[in-house]
Amino acid sequence: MTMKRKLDQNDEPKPESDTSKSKSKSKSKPATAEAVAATEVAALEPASATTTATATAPAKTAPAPTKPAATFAELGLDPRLVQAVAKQNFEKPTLVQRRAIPLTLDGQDVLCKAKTGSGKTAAYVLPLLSAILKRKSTDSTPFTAGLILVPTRELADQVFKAIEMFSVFCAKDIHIAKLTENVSDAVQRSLLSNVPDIVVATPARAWHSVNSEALSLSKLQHLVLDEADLVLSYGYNEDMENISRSLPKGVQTIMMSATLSAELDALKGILCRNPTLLDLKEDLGPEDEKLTQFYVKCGEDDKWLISYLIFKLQLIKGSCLIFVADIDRAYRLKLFFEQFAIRSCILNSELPINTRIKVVEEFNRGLYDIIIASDEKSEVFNEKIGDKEEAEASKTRKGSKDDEETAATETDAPPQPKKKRKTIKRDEEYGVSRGIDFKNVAAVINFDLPTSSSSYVHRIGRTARAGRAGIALSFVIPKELFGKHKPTSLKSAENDEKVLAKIIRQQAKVDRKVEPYNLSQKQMEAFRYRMNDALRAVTKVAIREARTKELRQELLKSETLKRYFEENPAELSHLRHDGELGRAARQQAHLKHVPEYLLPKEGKSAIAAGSVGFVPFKTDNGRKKGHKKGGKPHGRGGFKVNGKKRDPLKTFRARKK
Ligand SMILES: Nc1ncnc2c1ncn2[C@@H]1O[C@H](COP(=O)(O)OP(=O)(O)OP(=O)(O)O)[C@@H](O)[C@H]1O
Repeated sequence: MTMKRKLDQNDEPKPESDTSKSKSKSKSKPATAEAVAATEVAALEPASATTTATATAPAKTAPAPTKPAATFAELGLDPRLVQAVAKQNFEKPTLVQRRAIPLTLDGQDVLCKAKTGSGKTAAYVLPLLSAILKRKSTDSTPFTAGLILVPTRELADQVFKAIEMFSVFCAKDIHIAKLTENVSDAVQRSLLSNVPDIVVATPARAWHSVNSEALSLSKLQHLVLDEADLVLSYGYNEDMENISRSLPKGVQTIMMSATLSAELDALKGILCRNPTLLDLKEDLGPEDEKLTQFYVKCGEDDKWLISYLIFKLQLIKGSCLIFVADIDRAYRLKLFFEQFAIRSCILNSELPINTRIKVVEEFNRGLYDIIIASDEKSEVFNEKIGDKEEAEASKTRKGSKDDEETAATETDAPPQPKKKRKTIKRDEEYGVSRGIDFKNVAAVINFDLPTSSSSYVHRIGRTARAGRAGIALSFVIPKELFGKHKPTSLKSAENDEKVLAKIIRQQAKVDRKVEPYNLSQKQMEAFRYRMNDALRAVTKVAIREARTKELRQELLKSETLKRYFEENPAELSHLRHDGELGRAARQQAHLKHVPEYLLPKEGKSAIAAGSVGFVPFKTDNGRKKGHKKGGKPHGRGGFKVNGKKRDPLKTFRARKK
């Protein structure tokens, strides 16, 4: 078994790592060859990469490629995979793919850190498939050779689909199973009885199957942890320890992450690995930066006013992802938007998994322009939680784990005292903001600022993916305005300015700017009474009703009537996710259009003052860029700070209804 032999050779015993104290850094070659190749790569990343081996073991530095592969064919992948990649219109491998694929094909353990949206999924899926295909060409014994562990069900679904996509020309040779469905043990057992080559699961599901002997890891060759730094923070420690004990010697371990954290060291300890660290740093020049970041300092109610203007006057065009702090706020914003006939859909952990996956799929197909995603447990994100908060953290974990029916009852769920967790983070949002490949997101709006700069990084990573352009706009409540508008006040906003300062510092480290965005207060004032009217109509009762109604509707659609609706798609149309939440809030017809007299004579530019405008993500004939099959990625549109490009806001014409 060639692959196995190869892996064994590379699996020399390694002492536990101590990355924090002693890291022997060896700069991977050079800059020149790599940089030249990098600039040739389709704008996905001009970058420099360092490859570091953790130090207590003999330095395991990946040799920098003398001539970095510029095409997928040159990476040494199975030709059927190269064909599949071409079918996806992936012209050239991204930096992480160029660097991680050869190491993985070589059988090395890799811990890879690369920015969000840089193509990490293909960077591990392709070599994994290639290795399995190679082995199967000489040895057809069926066994599970690859186990991919991810922290959320959404991610499992996404990775599963990516594998299907990449194995489209070798589907008969590759069998995959995903272990996250709400199906009975019996069904899962029968799924596994076909001996899939690759299993995609959350650690809890994987361990459950191993423990019940439905899944055998006895011949496993490759273990992948995607969003590796999250695995422990979701409370999967015990599952990981159990899985680790079931692994045969010589398993290749690949860990992927967008950020490095202490959890990764803990994970390395659990798995007893000392992988080669591939730390791909971005080295962006102004021309390469595709993400433009703004913040708006404003009062609590002004957030609502500005958001109304942004969408009603189409200051931002294209698909938007709006992050809010909690589920109630998501419904409040949706109902508020409905007052103005602005359609949006909701994504939160309360909705059934099928619904969540469907919402992302439909958003990616361009069916919706606005998703409001709730970030339910971010207030202590990235901080260690003390004993007092342990019970609360358990709830988070319970809500996050895949083996729950839905997270609908998570906040009411009793704490789970059974498992000890040292450093659990409340990061429920990561079901949404981590790893999920929202396509063509023109803008991420932090309606409520996250409470940590890392959370910010992951949220904004949903836009400007794979070389496309995008905007991040964050609302920040200045300390002196905090608590001044009780109905819209949010506790976590008290620290907005501190968080913003951290964000600005962190972004500066990677040569990115977060700039103030100025809006004309005077011009906005004309719209304030409409905003107040709409806010008044969205009462707490209306929010509760809307929330219950949607949940009931989605549960109905998702479970009981799934098959029925598949057979009767027409009947499903009226239940679309972005449908109005009925009459929960008082409807005010006059708010649904913008009367001519309210608009500034000078057009939108008078509201969004200065030379800064938003990217027009639609072409002049109104068709969205980037949704066209095989179409070119978004350009930078008309956007330029202090630049000469046409300001899209100046061409504004109010849409009459
Ligand atoms: N070589 C490539 N050429 C063009 N597009 C690519 C390439 N590789 C990946 N992509 C696309 O880039 C997007 C981001 O890829 P992926 O989801 O793997 O990123 P990621 O690094 O895992 O992000 P995150 O850290 O957010 O999980 C996907 O839509 C994917 O199809």
